[in-house]
Amino acid sequence: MNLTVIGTGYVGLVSGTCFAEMGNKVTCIDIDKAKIEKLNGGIIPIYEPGLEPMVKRNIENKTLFFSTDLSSNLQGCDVAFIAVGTPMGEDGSADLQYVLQVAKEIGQNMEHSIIVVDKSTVPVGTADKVKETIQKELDKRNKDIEFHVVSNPEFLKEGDAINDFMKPDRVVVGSDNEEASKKMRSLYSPFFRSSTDRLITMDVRSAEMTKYVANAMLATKISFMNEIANICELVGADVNKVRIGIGSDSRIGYSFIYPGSGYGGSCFPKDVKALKKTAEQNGYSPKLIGAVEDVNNKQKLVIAEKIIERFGEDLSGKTFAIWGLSFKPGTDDMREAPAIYIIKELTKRGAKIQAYDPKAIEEAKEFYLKDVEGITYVNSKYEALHGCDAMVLLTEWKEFRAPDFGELKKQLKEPLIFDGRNQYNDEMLLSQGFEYHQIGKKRVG
Ligand SMILES: NC(=O)c1ccc[n+]([C@@H]2O[C@H](COP(=O)([O-])OP(=O)(O)OC[C@H]3O[C@@H](n4cnc5c(N)ncnc54)[C@H](O)[C@@H]3O)[C@@H](O)[C@H]2O)c1
Ligand SMILES: O=c1ccn([C@@H]2O[C@H](COP(=O)(O)OP(=O)(O)O[C@H]3O[C@H](CO)[C@@H](O)[C@H](O)[C@H]3O)[C@@H](O)[C@H]2O)c(=O)[nH]1
Repeated sequence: MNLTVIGTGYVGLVSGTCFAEMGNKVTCIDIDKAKIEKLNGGIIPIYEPGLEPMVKRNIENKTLFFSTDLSSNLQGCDVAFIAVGTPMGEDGSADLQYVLQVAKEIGQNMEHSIIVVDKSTVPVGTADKVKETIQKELDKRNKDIEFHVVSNPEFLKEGDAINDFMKPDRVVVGSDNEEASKKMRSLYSPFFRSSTDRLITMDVRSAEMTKYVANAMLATKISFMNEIANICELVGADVNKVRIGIGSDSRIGYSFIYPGSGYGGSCFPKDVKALKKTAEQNGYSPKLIGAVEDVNNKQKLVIAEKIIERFGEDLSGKTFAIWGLSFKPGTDDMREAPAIYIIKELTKRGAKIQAYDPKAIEEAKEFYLKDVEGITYVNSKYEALHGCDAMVLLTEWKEFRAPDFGELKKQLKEPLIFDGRNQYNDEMLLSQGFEYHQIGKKRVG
């Protein structure tokens, strides 16, 4: 098929590339000229494992193209995906300005029947708005063209996006038109070689809702476990053992019950908020969803609170080595990363920071921590430790999992670790003379 993907961010670029890999001819469109120039030169603007070779291969095979010109690329296209951002609006609801702008441009340029797919995460009712916006533009031009708007939310996660897209647990298609559903099924069928029942079709509103509910459910598991971690610590239990104890029940499962410094990223924080807003706009006051958010906001600062409890409110003269800045391993994405909140909390009390992250330093330096004074960025995890009062682990990158603890002792002023992701064995650290603070268990040492 001929596909146009509008919005070449994490979702647009990964989806477009994976569709091209399956033999479709895909053009990815973006308004960001610099991004498109980079991509045309084979430079990938984001870090996502496995993406670069796949993009390059498909550029060479002439299955993948990048352009800023939506108008000409819409001609001859079978399916147009809207994959632009839907950031948090001022009132907490999803900001639909980019989605509706794209809908307008589609209406202004559509010359033949196409399927328009909402791939961005959008609140219930957005497909209707997209349809109205396109129709209005067609009416202005006196064009009588049949088109269908389909909801096809994306469930990929950063850091494992290619795998998620190429081997999805499920693909949700919300459509009220049989032909459009069939076309979507044939587009996705190469991704399900063995079982076609992983393509789930439903009405448009249920599909839009499914995306928010999936994210809210996962966020709920995390906040629940973070709350349990805080209780464990008070009563002298070990949340790491409790986690294994409950996860072994197949009705509960092991995934998304890791306590830590709270959830971040470009999705959970904004999607939980937007779902809450949708409920409120419809006259329902959601207690649980609001609590998920409140628990997370508090959890982001738990590690900072432990540091303050240990060193006092005034942190001037103290320097902390931060291991990990991105909101999770495997990505350079800093959106809503707990590290932002923790570093701001420490530096506002006078602390200095020596920070290392394998991929996210540029993002932190140029955008998310740009205005924060007192941060030195370094090129290795051991360099970050030099002369510091403690090491603070905030993202569980693989390279932090089994460090040389002798080197930590040598570089730090005292052997002291604050671990926001529970990566280490406390008995081993205790035997090596460390004082070790983690989430959901009393300190050792
Ligand atoms: N990032 C994820 O892991 C993920 C996963 C699933 C769903 N989503 C959802 O997918 C959507 C996109 O997320 P993202 O992380 O890829 O966003 P992003 O910010 O990385 O990318 C969005 C892109 O859209 C471009 N854009 C904006 N307006 C445009 C226009 N009028 N024409 C063409 N391009 C335009 C921007 O320049 C940007 O490059 C959001 O709704 C998000 O919630 C994201
Ligand atoms: O047990 C866990 C699992 C995750 N997290 C945190 O939760 C956040 C989100 O992690 P993850 O879900 O792996 O990353 P995202 O890339 O944000 O992906 C989520 O958001 C995407 C955008 O909507 C969805 O498509 C994905 O299905 C959904 O997992 C991160 O800060 C993690 O550190 C925990 O604290 N504990």
